[in-house]
Amino acid sequence: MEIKLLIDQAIEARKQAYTPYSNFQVGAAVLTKNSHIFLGCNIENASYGLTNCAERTAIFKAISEGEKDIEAIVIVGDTDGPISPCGACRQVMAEFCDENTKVILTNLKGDVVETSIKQLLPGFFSSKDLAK
Ligand SMILES: O=c1ccn([C@H]2C[C@H](O)[C@@H](CO)O2)c(=O)[nH]1
Ligand SMILES: [Zn+2]
Repeated sequence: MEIKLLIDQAIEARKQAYTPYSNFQVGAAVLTKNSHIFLGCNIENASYGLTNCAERTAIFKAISEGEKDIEAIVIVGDTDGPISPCGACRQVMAEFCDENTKVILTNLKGDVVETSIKQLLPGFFSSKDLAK
């Protein structure tokens, strides 16, 4: 699977964003190890805090279809540099991304960085911390 194609899909998914409050549209595409793609957009709410970010939408779609192994995730917004996911999304990514998961941050200008959950959220809380 070409990352370029995954980016194109995230850009397409961004068009579905529901953003009457911020007018800031974000798209995301998750590629699972089974080669399935799940798309997401941000979905806002009049009660602002209930907003769901694009990357969480895409991840939750994948998980709810039984696809927990994520090969790559692309996030795209109309930002100056590659988009930077919020803290809540970083923690959700930490739950389902491993050190090999490609996290690709990009924008409409074509700036692309490939990073990892470890870089985005060092020392994240995980299920390991729950074990006695
Ligand atoms: O990585 C990001 C950053 C922001 N947003 C959304 C949340 C909100 O709807 C809007 C402005 O913060 O952008 C995302 O979906 N993903
Ligand atoms: Zn977020």
